[in-house]
Amino acid sequence: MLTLQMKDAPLIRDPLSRTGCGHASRGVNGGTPPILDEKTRPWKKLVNVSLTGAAGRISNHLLFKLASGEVFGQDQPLALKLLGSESSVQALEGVAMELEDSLYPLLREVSIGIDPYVIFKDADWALLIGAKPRGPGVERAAILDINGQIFAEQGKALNAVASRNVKVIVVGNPCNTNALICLKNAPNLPAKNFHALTRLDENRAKFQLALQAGVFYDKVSNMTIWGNHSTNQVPDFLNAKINGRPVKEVIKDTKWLEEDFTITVQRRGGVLIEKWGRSSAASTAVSIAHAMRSLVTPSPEGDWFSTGVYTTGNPYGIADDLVFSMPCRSKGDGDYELVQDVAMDNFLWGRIKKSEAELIAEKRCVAHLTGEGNAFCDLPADTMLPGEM
Ligand SMILES: NC(=O)C1=CN([C@@H]2O[C@H](COP(=O)(O)OP(=O)(O)OC[C@H]3O[C@@H](n4cnc5c(N)ncnc54)[C@H](OP(=O)(O)O)[C@@H]3O)[C@@H](O)[C@H]2O)C=CC1
Ligand SMILES: O=C([O-])CC(=O)C(=O)O
Repeated sequence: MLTLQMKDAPLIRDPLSRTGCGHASRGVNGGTPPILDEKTRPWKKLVNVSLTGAAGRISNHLLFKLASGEVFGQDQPLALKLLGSESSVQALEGVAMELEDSLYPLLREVSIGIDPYVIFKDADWALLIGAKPRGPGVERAAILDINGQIFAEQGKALNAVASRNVKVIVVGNPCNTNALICLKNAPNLPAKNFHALTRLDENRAKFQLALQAGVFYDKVSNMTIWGNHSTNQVPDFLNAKINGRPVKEVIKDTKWLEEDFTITVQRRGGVLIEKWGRSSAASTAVSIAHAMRSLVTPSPEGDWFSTGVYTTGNPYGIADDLVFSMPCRSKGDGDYELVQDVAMDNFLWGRIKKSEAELIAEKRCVAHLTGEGNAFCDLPADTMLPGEM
């Protein structure tokens, strides 16, 4: 639906206030709503984007991309609603100040808070980025539990207050299982609308193939990441294309594809941490923008993108009731369909089954958070987040 709004309507901010529910919002203009004048023109209806971990490093890149119109386009005004915690609320105010000082014409509202029931209210998009990193000596089962509790709580809040068609992208690790926990705690929202971010892995895979083939990376298409965002993820070189030709016709070195390429993509996050001392933030933000854009613009003819989605009756034979990265296409309406006709061989299927087994094991660890009884944790020894190797 189109509504009339003034292009140069001011950013709406209420005077700095804190309510009993832990919401803080900053303000100029005394909370005065934008006033239409004669120079009104059609603008799209305001989109509400809620982010968690908004004081974190990924958000610090992503927020400015969103506000600039890079994701939704130059005719789409938006409100940014930032969730933090008691300890990050000052940092959040700093983030809000920087957004305001950037004078983005599309940015109509910035609110900050520590209560997901306030920050997720009417959210059209929920970008769940905040999660505790796994520190030294912390068992993977423990991090699944600690972060799982956050995502269970946030799922409940989304269920209660978000738009009934909210699109949820889970970034905080372990993102596939966190997304599963979140959707299980949001039974009134379509499970199909929940995603786990594997677009960074897709981008990393495209770059490696382009480098090896000596082409620019826009020549690499049909790149699927299957499965879990972990070191058992499966970058699919069987179906990917370079200049429209199967990768295996362009890169004839099967050993490189099966070993070097696959391992490089699986471990890219960890190598980056070793080099830089911190995990990918800018490229992750870029990949979140790509993931969102792939849902709000029609997929190019013949191509697809990867995203972790809820498995229910998929055409590949992957177990139901997981969040598993698969090839998808979109008409640009925020929704997606699975790509039906992909090739499978023994190598690819074997790797997919391993990633599936890992996700099934993760699911058993969080049964207490998905309403499926008592948790039982028997994770495979080689289960790692990309950043943990
Ligand atoms: N799926 C993927 O491809 C990828 C996923 N990730 C995951 O994304 C998640 C977030 O990563 P990233 O943004 O780098 O993490 P950060 O460590 O920068 O932020 C995480 C949290 O730390 C707190 N925080 C950050 N900055 C401040 C501050 N200045 N003051 C107070 N608190 C602060 C915030 O929590 P709070 O406000 O609640 O206190 C924030 O949510 C991690 O789980 C990471 O593993 C990372 C890369 C790729
Ligand atoms: O483990 C992490 O936090 C980093 C990560 O996911 C990645 O770089 O892919």
